[in-house]
Amino acid sequence: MTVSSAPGKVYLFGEHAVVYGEPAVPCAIERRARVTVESRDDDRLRVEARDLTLDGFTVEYSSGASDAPDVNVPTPLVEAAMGYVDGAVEQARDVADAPDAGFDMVVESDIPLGAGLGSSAAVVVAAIDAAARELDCDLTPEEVADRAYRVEHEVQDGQASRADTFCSAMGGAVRVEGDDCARIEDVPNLPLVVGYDGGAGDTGELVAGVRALRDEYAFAADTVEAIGDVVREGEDALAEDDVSAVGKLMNFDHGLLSALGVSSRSLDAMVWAAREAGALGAKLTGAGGGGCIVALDETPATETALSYTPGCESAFRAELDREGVRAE
Ligand SMILES: Nc1ncnc2c1ncn2[C@@H]1O[C@H](COP(=O)(O)OP(=O)(O)O)[C@@H](O)[C@H]1O
Ligand SMILES: C[C@@](O)(CCOP(=O)(O)O)CC(=O)O
Ligand SMILES: [Mg+2]
Repeated sequence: MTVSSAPGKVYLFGEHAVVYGEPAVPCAIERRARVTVESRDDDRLRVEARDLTLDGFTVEYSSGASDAPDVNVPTPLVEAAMGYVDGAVEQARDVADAPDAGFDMVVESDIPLGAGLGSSAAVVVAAIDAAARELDCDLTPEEVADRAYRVEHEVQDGQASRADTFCSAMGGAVRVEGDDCARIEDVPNLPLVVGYDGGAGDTGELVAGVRALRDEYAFAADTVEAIGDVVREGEDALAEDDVSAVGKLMNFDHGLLSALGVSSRSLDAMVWAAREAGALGAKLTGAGGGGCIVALDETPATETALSYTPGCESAFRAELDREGVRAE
């Protein structure tokens, strides 16, 4: 039996624009997905996804068979999850040159699904690492990141950046621009606060929406480029330990993301609650549409304000996780 875990992340800057080659800076946070893998005697795959739940049911499915999931969970949710886990298993079979390897897998996660904290990347990264190790292949975090990117790219219909998967595999704060991926050492201490509206956004659909706007209007393409400019300024602010400039630039980034149509009423409400509470900056994180915002505040004021904000289901402090994928 082999167990691996990998962290989720927040974006300080640059989501969406990173899909078109602009830079982005995600930061891994101390919330993890854990995948347990055990080899089977046959070539089948049985997956228990304990967090893919409605009303506390556990979903189990087998791939390659016509078995329907055993509870009434929306089919697209199960299909997407199967896409990620099947993709991860294919990568491990490829690494080990074992096309007929079968597995029993259990997926557990502290990362809310579809909320912009990178649950998909964390699951894929942990699953590839665990399944490859179960087949006696040790991959470097960089190799896991590359293979996980291929899976996300496929599940997101050919529209994905390397940002989430690289960040989850490596841990810490990272910078991604096209195929260039690097860790950022010496990031200042960032007082991250997350607000979660209890909802989710469909990453594939939101990315497709931005692409359509960008194709239709030159000013939408300019907006994507402007996000790139914000990120470059943000990197300078990080290098200078200027946390209040980082916050100001996060605010600007949120405005541009909102112009691209990926915010929502509850995300905006949480962003404004954080700003009014004195946060240095606040923005949505990830694909948007619903899910999480990230704010910077070293005082408890933002967390308290969010907990009283209608539309905010929970608020918590998030610590930077310097460790990426790891064996458990
Ligand atoms: N614990 C989990 N078990 C199974 N699948 C998961 C789990 N967490 C995430 N996923 C998969 O990832 C999808 C969410 O990914 P995505 O839309 O990219 O949002 P995010 O990465 O921001 O959480 C889920 O719909 C599901 O397919
Ligand atoms: C919108 C995007 O930039 C980030 C998506 O993040 P998440 O899956 O919502 O956590 C897409 C991508 O980079 O592949
Ligand atoms: Mg994702």
